[in-house]
Amino acid sequence: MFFQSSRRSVSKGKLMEFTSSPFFPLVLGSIGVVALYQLLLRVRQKTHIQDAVVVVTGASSGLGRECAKVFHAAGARLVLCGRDKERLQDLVKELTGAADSQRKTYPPSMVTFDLSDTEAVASAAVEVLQCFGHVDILINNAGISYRGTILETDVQVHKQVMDMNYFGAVALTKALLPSMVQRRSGHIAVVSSVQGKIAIPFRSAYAASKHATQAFFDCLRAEVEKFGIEVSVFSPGYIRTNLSVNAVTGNGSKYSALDKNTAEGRDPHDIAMVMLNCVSRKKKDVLLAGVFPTLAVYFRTLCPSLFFFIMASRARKEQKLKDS
Ligand SMILES: NC(=O)C1=CN([C@@H]2O[C@H](COP(=O)(O)OP(=O)(O)OC[C@H]3O[C@@H](n4cnc5c(N)ncnc54)[C@H](OP(=O)(O)O)[C@@H]3O)[C@@H](O)[C@H]2O)C=CC1
Ligand SMILES: CCCCCCCCCCCCCCCC(=O)OCC(=O)COP(=O)(O)O
Repeated sequence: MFFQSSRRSVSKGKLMEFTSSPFFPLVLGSIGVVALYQLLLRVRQKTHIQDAVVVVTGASSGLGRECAKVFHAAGARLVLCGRDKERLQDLVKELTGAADSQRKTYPPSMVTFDLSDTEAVASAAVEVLQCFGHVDILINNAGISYRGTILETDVQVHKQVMDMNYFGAVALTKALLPSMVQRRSGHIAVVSSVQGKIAIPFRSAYAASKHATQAFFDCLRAEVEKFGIEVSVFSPGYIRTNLSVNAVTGNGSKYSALDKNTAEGRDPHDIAMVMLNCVSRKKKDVLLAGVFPTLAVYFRTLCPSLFFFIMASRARKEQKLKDS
């Protein structure tokens, strides 16, 4: 007791001695300068969305539609892309009608094209650039999913999913990249999936296209850093959209059902808000998933045999359910 209180009074005394020494204001001042510098760095590093030209693919529905809404509300000059002109026009009307008095917002432009047609992408990119003269942020969001066994899936279906999810994003990115390089600025974001990091049974075409996407954009990030161009890969878990309804099956037909996991997924608006925040903070790789998918991503690297065991038992269970 005596020792404890005497030790406390000694350290209190030392503290008093230090705070009254001539070094104290110097130390305090240095901490303040460092904190201010960090704050300034953060503010400077933040991309300002206000007035930025933002291209969103797959803007007609789901996550793309929500991205369009949140980036519009943040003051972006939008170029909305999709295949369905009417749905894009409806969105333009909705956004233009929702003018925000707090912030300057712009009526969006739109360009319609099929992302899985490489030639169409090249000419669409010219149109995209003509909208506002340049592109600050490209959000490669459009995608389709797939359900089927590898045994029963046509190679054409694998190509179709790859053409859309991988080559579509690659072609548009490559078509817009030279103008970003010329301007020494730009940000390219892509919506991958948890399935860009782990492969789950009966999703081969989709998981392969998202793994390829992750790899391409990781390479791109390293290659374009010297031009001041940022690259963000987003890997969400289930989101409440029509992705499973629009999924393609092994014989090329539409799956046309809303899966339970997707129906119970996260609100696309919340994911779009996180994306807005991460793009403005220039985050490079963002996993947006719950505990189990996140654990699965780590197990795949740290304990692959456990991961393979879990996936094999998942495949057995799913097959049994289908057969019964
Ligand atoms: N929902 C989920 O659980 C998850 C989704 N993702 C990813 O999020 C992204 C958005 O999907 P989500 O919003 O969920 O699904 P949706 O089906 O709602 O949206 C997909 C969008 O892609 C567009 N699209 C599809 N095919 C083409 C094409 N050939 N050319 C041009 N555009 C096309 C569609 O536009 P239109 O048909 O009008 O042309 C639509 O706007 C996808 O990349 C998906 O892989 C990732 C993880 C989870
Ligand atoms: C001891 C604890 C073990 C924990 C291991 C957890 C293993 C759980 C596996 C979870 C797999 C989740 C896969 C998630 C897939 C996902 O979120 O995909 C997102 C999509 O892109 C959805 O597209 P889809 O067309 O497949 O609906």
